[in-house]
Amino acid sequence: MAEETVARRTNSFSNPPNYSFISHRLNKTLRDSNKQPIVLVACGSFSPVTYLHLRMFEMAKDFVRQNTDFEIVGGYLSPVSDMYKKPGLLNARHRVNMCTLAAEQTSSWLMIDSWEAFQSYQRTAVVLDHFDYEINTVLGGVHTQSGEHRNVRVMLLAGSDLISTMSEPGVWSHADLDHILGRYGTFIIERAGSGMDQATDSLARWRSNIYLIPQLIQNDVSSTKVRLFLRRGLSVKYLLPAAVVEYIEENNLYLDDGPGTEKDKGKDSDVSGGSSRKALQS
Ligand SMILES: Nc1ncnc2c1ncn2[C@@H]1O[C@H](COP(=O)(O)OP(=O)(O)OP(=O)(O)O)[C@@H](O)[C@H]1O
Ligand SMILES: NC(=O)c1ccc[n+]([C@@H]2O[C@H](COP(=O)(O)O)[C@@H](O)[C@H]2O)c1
Repeated sequence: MAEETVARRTNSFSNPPNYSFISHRLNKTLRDSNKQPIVLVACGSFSPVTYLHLRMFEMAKDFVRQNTDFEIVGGYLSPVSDMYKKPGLLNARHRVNMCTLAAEQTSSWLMIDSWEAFQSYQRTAVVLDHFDYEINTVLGGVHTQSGEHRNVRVMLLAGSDLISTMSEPGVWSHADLDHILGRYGTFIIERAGSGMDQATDSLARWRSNIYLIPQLIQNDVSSTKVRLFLRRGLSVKYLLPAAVVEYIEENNLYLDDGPGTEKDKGKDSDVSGGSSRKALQS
């Protein structure tokens, strides 16, 4: 294990005030003892969360069952900190609330972790370490039906647009990539407009830990487009869970063009990418 990795993993994690790790839907008993338990973690803005974000988990679940020797024991959305300063990023409290409504009302296995949302910006490598710590060190991993202990492998779930940024200079440090893709691994969901081959070409050295999942039903819903619709007074029903649509209406969210919105950055028609991605290296 690299020196930096050891240093990071033995560091204690500072938690936001009143934080506790949610694990009520984590499956603590492995159904098949021959399988390796994994937890899926999707990091993102979720401003707002859409059906496509939730759908990523279902696609990964089907893929895992059909193509791998893994068993998914849990899935988490981890909304990014307000300090990420991405255009259109609503404050973390609303984003966490919307994700929680979406998970509770549409899924039986997804959970929201607010650790990164309610504090300073945390790099994805550190976020995955936090999950590893909470699930394996604090909770003690999972057990087989005969009571044998198993460590859970944390894996990143992401769209191909996010993985493409891993080849862009200045966005991810090599050490972080090695940590995320070498130690943990990732499932990549194909996203319209962002090729999978192109996304992974320069990540070939970690190929064995990268699982590509094709998009069989083309659908390019993005949070950016949802925000644009809301600003123009258009319906977003059936693009997001009903409870999230209601929450947005009740709280009058995404109505104005405040500072830092897409309009200011000429991003109204863009489906991906954020100016905040640069300079996130360790
Ligand atoms: N339509 C989609 N297909 C595949 N992956 C997606 C899709 N929408 C979002 N994702 C993935 O979900 C994760 C979280 O994304 P994020 O919250 O930044 O959503 P977004 O819709 O891209 O947001 P924005 O439009 O604000 O940039 C990322 O890994 C992203 O690649
Ligand atoms: N170096 C890094 O750790 C790094 C770089 C770019 C994006 N990310 C993460 O990817 C997620 C999605 O980012 P975007 O919304 O910019 O696609 C966020 O959670 C962000 O923290 C991490």
